[in-house]
Amino acid sequence: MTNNRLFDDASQRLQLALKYVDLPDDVLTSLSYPKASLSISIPVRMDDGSLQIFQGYRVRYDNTRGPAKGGVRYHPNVSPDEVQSLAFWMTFKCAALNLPFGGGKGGITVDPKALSKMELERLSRGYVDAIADFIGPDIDILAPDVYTNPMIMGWMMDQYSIIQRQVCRGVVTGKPLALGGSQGRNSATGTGAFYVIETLQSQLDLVPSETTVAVQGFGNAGAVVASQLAAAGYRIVAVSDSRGGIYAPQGLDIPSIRQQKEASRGIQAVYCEGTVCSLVEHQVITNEDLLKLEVDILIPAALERQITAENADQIEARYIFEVANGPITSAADAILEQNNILVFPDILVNAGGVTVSYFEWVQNRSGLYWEEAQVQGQLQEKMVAETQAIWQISQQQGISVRTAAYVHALNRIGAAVTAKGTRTDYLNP
Ligand SMILES: NC(=O)C1=CN([C@@H]2O[C@H](COP(=O)(O)OP(=O)(O)OC[C@H]3O[C@@H](n4cnc5c(N)ncnc54)[C@H](OP(=O)(O)O)[C@@H]3O)[C@@H](O)[C@H]2O)C=CC1
Ligand SMILES: O=C(O)CCC(=O)C(=O)O
Repeated sequence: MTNNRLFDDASQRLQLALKYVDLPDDVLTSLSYPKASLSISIPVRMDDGSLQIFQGYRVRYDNTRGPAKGGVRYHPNVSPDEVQSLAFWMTFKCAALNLPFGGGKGGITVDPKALSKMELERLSRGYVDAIADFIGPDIDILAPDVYTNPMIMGWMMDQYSIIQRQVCRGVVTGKPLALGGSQGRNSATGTGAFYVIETLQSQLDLVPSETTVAVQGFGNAGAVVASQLAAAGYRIVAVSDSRGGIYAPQGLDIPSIRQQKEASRGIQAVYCEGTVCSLVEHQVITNEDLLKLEVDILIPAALERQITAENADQIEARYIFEVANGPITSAADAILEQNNILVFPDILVNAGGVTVSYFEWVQNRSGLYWEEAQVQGQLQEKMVAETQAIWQISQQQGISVRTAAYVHALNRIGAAVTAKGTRTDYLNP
């Protein structure tokens, strides 16, 4: 699995950062492989009576700083390599935000839009049946990612509780409020990204009314950050979803586009059936075109490997904020840097989601639930503090913001590896 390209590329970021930290070799050695990887087959009885088998995965990359934490993705391209890479990124994201978690991730290779709601529920419960011995509130905690949502998290928590014969809220975050979810989790990824941009506003010379933004992906992460930026006065000139994008140099009416996209969900449908392309009268563009627009801020908020060595030279944005995980390859990073395009990395920019997941886990453990204002206040405090710390490392050491974020995370992981001592037995933690 470790020879696979996405993971090899992800590891290169760590190699770069190692030059700027003074840590024992044990730290890198302990971070070279995932702690555990599980591959499963999930049998699902389909509505027509047939049996289908789906492939699923859960990877616990590291748990030195706490239980593994990370989302579950439903997508046709989910692979062991992708899940391992996503779990690797979660490890550094949780450390960069100083959350007491390691990194994990899961996924199922499926086109969830092709399933009925009942099939989706059976698949989600089957996934938990198959991984139940691998996860737990103090072992590995699930959450939403691409094409999973609070409803699916609720099914997963319920299934785990059935297996354990007790209510186990803390094994899944991103749940519906009715099942112990947290205020603010649904919008946390986009809101966290907004706080990162807001924190850097003066350093980057951003005047909202004069700043143009293009956002790729109009889901939980992309639609929220677009809305927050639009509300703050930024001019969102392009947005897209899986079927393409729209462009309007004078700026798009984001609340209306969001409302219409949401309305396309229907009463029973889990996923939005409409595309931003068909919703309003604007110039239709492709996802590839969107990336090449001359804008101040480009926000990839869909899938990984969107900006590669092939198109990096055509990127005309001044700043890129990675709301998606892994949207830029390491080869593209080098080209963008040469072209003076400043990249703000996924492990910082999209960390609002896992931060509010942490708050949800804390609330589940204490049994005391927070008001929305408390969640927002603590999210903002954390995003601002860690953004400033990472920016400072980048400026002081003259390194990219991505490398600075890895340095920041590595110092915390390194301290935990060292504090654990030299024990090498298998019974970890
Ligand atoms: N949810 C979370 O809490 C977090 C998510 N992230 C990351 O953010 C990114 C987006 O996740 P999230 O918003 O939650 O997922 P969602 O499932 O909510 O939305 C995904 C969005 O991406 C669009 N999309 C899918 N494929 C493509 C494509 N090939 N090109 C352009 N757009 C596409 C979808 O289009 P359509 O509407 O047509 O289906 C949809 O608008 C992922 O990289 C994820 O890992 C990171 C941290 C936390
Ligand atoms: O909320 C979480 O635990 C993790 C969300 C996630 O999968 C991510 O940050 O990529």
